Amino acid sequence: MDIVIAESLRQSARVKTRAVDTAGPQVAEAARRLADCLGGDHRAFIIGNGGSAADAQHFAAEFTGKFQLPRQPLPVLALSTDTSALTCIGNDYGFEAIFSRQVEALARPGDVLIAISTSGNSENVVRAAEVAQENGVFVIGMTGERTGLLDAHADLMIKAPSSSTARIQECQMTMLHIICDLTERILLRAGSPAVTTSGLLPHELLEMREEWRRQGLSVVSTNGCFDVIHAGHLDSLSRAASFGDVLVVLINSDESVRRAKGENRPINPQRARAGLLQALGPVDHVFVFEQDDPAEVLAELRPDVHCKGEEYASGRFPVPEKEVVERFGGRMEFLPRTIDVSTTAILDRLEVIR
Ligand SMILES: O=C(CO)[C@@H](O)[C@H](O)[C@H](O)[C@H](O)COP(=O)(O)O
Ligand SMILES: [Zn+2]
Repeated sequence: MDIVIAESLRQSARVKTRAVDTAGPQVAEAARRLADCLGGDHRAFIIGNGGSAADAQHFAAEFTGKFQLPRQPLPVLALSTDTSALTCIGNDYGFEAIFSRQVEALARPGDVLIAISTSGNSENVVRAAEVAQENGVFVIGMTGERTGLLDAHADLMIKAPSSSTARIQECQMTMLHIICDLTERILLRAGSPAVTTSGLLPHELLEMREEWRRQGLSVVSTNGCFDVIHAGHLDSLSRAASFGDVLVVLINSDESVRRAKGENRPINPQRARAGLLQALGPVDHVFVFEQDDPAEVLAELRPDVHCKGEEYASGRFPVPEKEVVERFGGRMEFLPRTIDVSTTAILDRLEVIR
């Protein structure tokens, strides 16, 4: 018995590890497609038989209900849950039609259908995929490693690298969770930047802060103008991100940059600066603040770690953030400048070239 347990657990882990290479890019693409669909006011549907029917309803509930982050409910529907529709369609049109007829009734161009089948050959799933494609719905097929009928009717295939139904299902549920996670991140990023003119953190960011705390995720923050973004910024943001789980970047509003650096700065307006930062890999959220320094915002965000450049470590420049961060139990980290580049140097050089 012990052997069965150990071997099953090992196999399950092995399939998931192999899936990093065989299915990773497709999982990422699925999340992008789903985010486009849900962010663009379309709907997603998910289908499967047996264990996959359970996975389908599990997945849908992550969207109508909640996965990890607080956000508005999103329209994802499992078509394997309505006993009246399933028995009526099954009884009157045949079991092969239980999903396709619902797709015909509910799906519209621009929607997404996720079709799960470990064999890739279940006729009701394949038929639904076919009808979906005919109706302008993007079909994501999820199967095992074998080629099946579903392959020909999906726009994107995600294959769990196994031929054992149980192992495929276990891997598929993990991939479905990852798709939830990535889709949520993409959508929340698209909804940001949380540009506000008040000194208060936007309601959603505060809610997120609460949620991160509940989940035991540590929050790192850093601040600056980020006027002309360069390699040095990316390097220090990556370092900052490595101190915790979520990186929030607080940037000076255009007004506060002007007050600090003069009338001809910033070069780039706050929306552009926030948008660029938001697109960088290490950055999770961007918040624009109006005050001369971010102390007031930090008193609300209460990060576990707040990062500044190493030039602030010596005490030569005031660091109003330190007192407030430490007051709420956080700590300061000073980041070394490993890349010799600065916005001022870039601007000087541009001036010379011109
Ligand atoms: O959960 C399991 C087996 O682990 C079963 O319920 C399994 O899902 C059923 O046999 C399904 O009918 C299999 O269909 P499919 O994955 O090949 O489309
Ligand atoms: Zn099962």
